[in-house]
Amino acid sequence: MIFKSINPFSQEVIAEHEILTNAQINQKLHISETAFQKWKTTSFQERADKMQKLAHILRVNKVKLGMLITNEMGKILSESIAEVEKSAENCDFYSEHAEQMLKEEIYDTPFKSMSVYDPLGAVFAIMPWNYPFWQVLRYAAPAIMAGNVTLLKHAPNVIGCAKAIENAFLEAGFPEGVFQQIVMDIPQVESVIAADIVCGVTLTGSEMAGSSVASLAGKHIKKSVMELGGSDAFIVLNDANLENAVTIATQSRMLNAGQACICAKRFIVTEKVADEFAALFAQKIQSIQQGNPLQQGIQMGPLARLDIANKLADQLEKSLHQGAKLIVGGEREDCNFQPTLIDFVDSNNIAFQEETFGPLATIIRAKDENDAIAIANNHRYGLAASLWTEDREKGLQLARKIEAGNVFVNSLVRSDSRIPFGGIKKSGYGRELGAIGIKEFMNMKSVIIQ
Ligand SMILES: O=CCCCC(=O)O
Repeated sequence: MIFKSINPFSQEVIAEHEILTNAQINQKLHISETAFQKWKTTSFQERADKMQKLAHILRVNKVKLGMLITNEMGKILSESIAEVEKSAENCDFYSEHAEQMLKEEIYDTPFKSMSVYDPLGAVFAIMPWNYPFWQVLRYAAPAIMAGNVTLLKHAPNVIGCAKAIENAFLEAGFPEGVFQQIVMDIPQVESVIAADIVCGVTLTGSEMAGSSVASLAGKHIKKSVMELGGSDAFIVLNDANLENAVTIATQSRMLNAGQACICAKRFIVTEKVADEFAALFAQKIQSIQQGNPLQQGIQMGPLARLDIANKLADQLEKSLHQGAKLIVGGEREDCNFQPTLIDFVDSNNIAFQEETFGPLATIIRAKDENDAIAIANNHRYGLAASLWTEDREKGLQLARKIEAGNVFVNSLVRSDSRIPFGGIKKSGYGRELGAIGIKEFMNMKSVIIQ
């Protein structure tokens, strides 16, 4: 059995990767176990030295690695290179801060008491193709700095990236087994979760994948972190700076060809400014240069796979049938989907209710700010949101009313190594990044001394 890497722009098969047998996977688990016994005893300094070397290797190779990302999943080269750079920054961040973050916590008791953080084993990661470097380094750098080891099941269409990351870890001097990628299929997932060395599962992916992997984690009493779908609200109030809002709206919906959980997907605009916002947004979307993602000047590449483009086309057709109005775009050829804007969407529309994974922006008109917040919260997902108002105090108050794991006032929703990231509702649970992210797969051990 093989997985194929197919260039979504040319549709050429660029590589084939053999799926490991169950016996080969058991061997990987064994290597992981041996590696953990040693790795957990290493000092923070030793881990940090290697992590900084890894950051250096990523930076030196950012163009080559960026091209690999682009060839495997289609994002434009500048975004691929930026992704490799952000991954390197995350390695630097945890190499500098892990020790402090995992310092013991002392309690105010008449006897001596504290919590210490011990590593637990191998973190099993199931990662998607849309940020094939960033999403791996996002969980792996903290896990490994904390003294855990990790096993990665990457998405079938980005196995070249998985292998390149594994090679970079080895080149940086990490011992064999600290970071391993496994080319494996879905039916093999349970046996890895069940293995004694695996202490938990972190998954970034769809709600459906999250539900089934979280069930397996529960069955085998393993901790899990789930970073799932999103349909982020982008709320524009009467007093927003519309020029800025439209610039970021375009970026937020169209980056990565619209294929990110944290892309803004529902543009909820108060009636008074809705026509002006819609006109400016349409202009910006129309000006996006689409084409070969390796070519300079191109601002959007193809979608990563044909089935993704098919699903988006189907959602668009149904949403128009349900009464939405097509303003810009709407055409597609193979994986190339035109940046598209639809207006007069309501909460019964499929483009409102489902996550749309591609360059489709929807405008929903709200009566006033209370109505806008109610519309934003009327959703199964709660990953992130942004709110646009010139009144920062009001922005903060309204941010507290939004049901999401991350809210940004007057700026682009983005993840940041320093700040916890994750969702609520069907967008998942647990947090990555920041100091809380590194503690998700640790034994917080209370020690009491009389
Ligand atoms: O699909 C999820 C994308 C997350 C991107 C990020 O962490 O910035």
